[in-house]
Amino acid sequence: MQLANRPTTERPPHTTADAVVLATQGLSKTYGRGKQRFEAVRQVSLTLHRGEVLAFLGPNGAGKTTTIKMIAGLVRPDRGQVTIAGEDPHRHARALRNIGAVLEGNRNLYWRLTPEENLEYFGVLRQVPRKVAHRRGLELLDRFELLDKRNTPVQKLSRGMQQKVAIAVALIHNPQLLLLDEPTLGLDVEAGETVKALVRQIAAEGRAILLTTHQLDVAEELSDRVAIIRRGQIIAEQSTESLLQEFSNSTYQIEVEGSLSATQQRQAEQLGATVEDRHITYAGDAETLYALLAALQPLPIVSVQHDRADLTQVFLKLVKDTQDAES
Ligand SMILES: Nc1ncnc2c1ncn2[C@@H]1O[C@H](COP(=O)(O)OP(=O)(O)OP(=O)(O)O)[C@@H](O)[C@H]1O
Repeated sequence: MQLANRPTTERPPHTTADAVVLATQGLSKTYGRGKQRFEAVRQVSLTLHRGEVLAFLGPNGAGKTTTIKMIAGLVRPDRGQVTIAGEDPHRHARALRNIGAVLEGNRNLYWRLTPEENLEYFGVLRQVPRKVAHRRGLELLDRFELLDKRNTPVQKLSRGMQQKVAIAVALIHNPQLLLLDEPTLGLDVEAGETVKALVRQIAAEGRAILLTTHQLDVAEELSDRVAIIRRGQIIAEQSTESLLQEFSNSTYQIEVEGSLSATQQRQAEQLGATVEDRHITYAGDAETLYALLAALQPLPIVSVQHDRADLTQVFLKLVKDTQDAES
């Protein structure tokens, strides 16, 4: 287990049905026929609410792209249903107006056109009146801090800027659902942070985001919920925070400056802690932890760390457990 001391960011659960932006029910897809027949997606049901980021994770070939293509109306499911803001994109093309997608890196852009031209072009393509597309495009460029680059051809922008333009283009028609595939792949630390902050902002303004990535640290940081798919089937779906907690030990490591007095050491041990010089280990509830911290006063506390699983550990364990259960 990795020691980490990070804040919890869980948002309140959504309860009302009208907050549901995306719902898939029993989605299934088989490719090929006869001996070539391959069931890529089996009975996938997902729900995504306003303002929520769902990380859709899985090993290579697990069925993520196929599922997303069914959601985006690009691949027809054999069975099951997709609804986006209440409408099925396979029956009513207008449902697609509620989807914005950055699916293959920044390839949804015209490289020789400028950001401003791309935004206007794709806006009009998605039936936004030209003037509105132009105004909204400038607003997005301003918000994404790209206004000064609005007349530079996309091919001359940095990769991070291109990714921001790609996200802006996906938002030009004001969709409720944003599909994001590997939004930070290949970006340097600073550009990655900028894009992550944008993703959070976009969710905070009430859009639902379906995020696919193999960068599990990014998924952990950005998602409210996680769905893990393996061999076409969902093997876990729950809030990121509760999933991490489930796989974490409730052990705290406290480091103090200076030595504990005999009384402090006795009090700490009475509360169930183990003391080794300046390091105190405690396994138990948070309430007793505060009592323990009080008993250590006035010694300066250097750090309090919670032994907590990260999403990579949880992911690997869940995938392995499912594999073991099958064999
Ligand atoms: N058009 C197709 N025809 C036949 N098989 C396909 C087709 N598209 C995907 N598959 C197969 O379906 C399975 C799921 O593929 P999919 O691309 O959905 O996985 P993925 O989870 O997105 O993988 P990755 O993380 O590697 O992108 C794979 O075994 C793949 O080979």
